[in-house]
Amino acid sequence: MKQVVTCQEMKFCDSYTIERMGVPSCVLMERAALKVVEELEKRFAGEYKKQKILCVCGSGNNGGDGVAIARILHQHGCQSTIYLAGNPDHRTEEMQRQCQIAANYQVPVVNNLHSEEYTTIVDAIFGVGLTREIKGEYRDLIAELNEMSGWKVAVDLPSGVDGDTGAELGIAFHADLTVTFAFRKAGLCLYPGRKLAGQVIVADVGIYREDGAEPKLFSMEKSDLRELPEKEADGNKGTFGKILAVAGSSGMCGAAFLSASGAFATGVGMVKIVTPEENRIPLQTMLPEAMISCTDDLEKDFDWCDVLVIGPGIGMTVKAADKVQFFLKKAKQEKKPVVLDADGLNLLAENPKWKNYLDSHVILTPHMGEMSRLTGKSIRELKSDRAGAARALAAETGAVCVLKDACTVTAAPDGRAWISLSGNAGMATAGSGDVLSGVLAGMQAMYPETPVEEKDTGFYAALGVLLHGAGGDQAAVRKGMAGMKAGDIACGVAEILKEQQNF
Ligand SMILES: NC(=O)C1=CN([C@@H]2O[C@H](COP(=O)(O)OP(=O)(O)OC[C@H]3O[C@@H](n4cnc5c(N)ncnc54)[C@H](O)[C@@H]3O)[C@@H](O)[C@H]2O)[C@@H](O)CC1
Ligand SMILES: Nc1ncnc2c1ncn2[C@@H]1O[C@H](COP(=O)(O)OP(=O)(O)O)[C@@H](O)[C@H]1O
Ligand SMILES: [K+]
Repeated sequence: MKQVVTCQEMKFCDSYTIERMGVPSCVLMERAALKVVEELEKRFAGEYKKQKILCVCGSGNNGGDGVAIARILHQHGCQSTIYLAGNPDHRTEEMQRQCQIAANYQVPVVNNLHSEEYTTIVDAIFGVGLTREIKGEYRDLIAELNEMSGWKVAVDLPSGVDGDTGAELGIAFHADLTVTFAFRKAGLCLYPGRKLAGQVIVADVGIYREDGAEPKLFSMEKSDLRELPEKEADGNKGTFGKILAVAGSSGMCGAAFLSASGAFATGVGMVKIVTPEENRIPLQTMLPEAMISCTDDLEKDFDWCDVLVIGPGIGMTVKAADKVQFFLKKAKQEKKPVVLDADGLNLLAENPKWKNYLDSHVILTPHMGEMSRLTGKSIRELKSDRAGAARALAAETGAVCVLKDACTVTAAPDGRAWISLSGNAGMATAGSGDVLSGVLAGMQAMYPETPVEEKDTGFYAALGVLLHGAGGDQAAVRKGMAGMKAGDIACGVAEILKEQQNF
């Protein structure tokens, strides 16, 4: 799990290191430039003289990095050239200093992008200082760079990507590689910024977070699944958790099957599905390991379970609504974790008073459409700031919010949020959300809350999202992104856990 920062936090960390710790700004800039050069030279494989590198530099400190990169490459024997964008009068002190040093070393400066063919283009126009939409000459410049051939490398952020939200501010540089400094910026984790950045390398340049402020935003990648404890050798099916999946309706038993499969894949002891009678035979045929309950004795079912999944495929009938309300109310009274998904969320949107049943033990798992119904905000608005939207719903309801999308953000009511870096477009297939609901319930059942270490409902929900994405990546390897189906994600989850636990 790694800290992710906003642009403002990054600027604070920069100035803290410079002003409070006394590390001169030019030292940090030199280290940043050296790190980019190091990454570039890995690709050059010793053949420096063949490289023709264009460093396109803005007037801020991102431009200063670019000029320093050009100068170091020049000193290493590469043919590096500087293109200076923007008004010279607006150059920062550091940028002016870098221009002077580059001039002393006679690094060539061009004012025509097409005077040569370049093997590499380095974008150092804007970094964390980008504050508004890109227009005019800068827009034309970035459009031209995107048209040019050559390997594209962005310094800190691809110019045009909003470092906080990942949004494209008018236009953005399309990078193959982004070398970002000290911490991954949120905009490099969220789409479209994540796609525009290409491969991301986080380089240590000597800027750390030493102000004592609690980090609030994290990225999670597959290696973080090491946090999952192994199954206890002396456990039994009772100790590994009992999941109640309130799922499926007439003609919709697949959602119940997939949710239960997701739960089983995590290693839980038992799963019982509460569903209409007509689903009994197909479910028992497809998944004989699950118990099926078709009675109206909801009280008994509730008492039996440790964790609930409510919603996959239950429909929007009055009967479904009564069931959802019953289970939500009981779960709140008895503090049992709940994953509220799909029609459970649509019913919540229709019955806003049910928000009283929500607390930090409830995980809401809306996709963008469900989120729009829950919040009244347009999908466009939600997509413009996914982390902000997830955090706002978590803060408003007191529940954990898993806002599903190509890049899923999990937010806890206390403001912590986790961005999952696993998953792939093959997961955009019917039923993959149902599998997620089961995986999330499984995580709550398998791993007890330890709030002291902040391993609570929100943390395990985020780990569940990561696991589901890793399972999807595994499915894509096995079946291909086009051929994989939701059930393959559940199998992928089981395989990932096998790999992680080294059985
Ligand atoms: N000493 C430091 O503080 C360090 C800074 N570093 C680099 O410095 C960068 C941040 O530098 P700055 O804060 O100077 O900011 P930037 O260099 O990212 O850009 C700021 C400049 O762009 C202008 N600008 C912003 N949005 C614009 C738009 N849409 N159209 C036209 N102009 C626009 C601003 O008015 C300002 O002049 C980092 O991303 C990183 O690359 C690194 O060298 C590490 C150390
Ligand atoms: N392009 C993508 N990259 C990664 N994950 C994706 C992508 N598209 C969808 N997903 C994931 O697949 C799941 C889809 O869930 P959902 O929309 O509820 O589907 P369904 O209702 O069909 O089950 C979510 O977990 C989402 O994050
Ligand atoms: K840049």
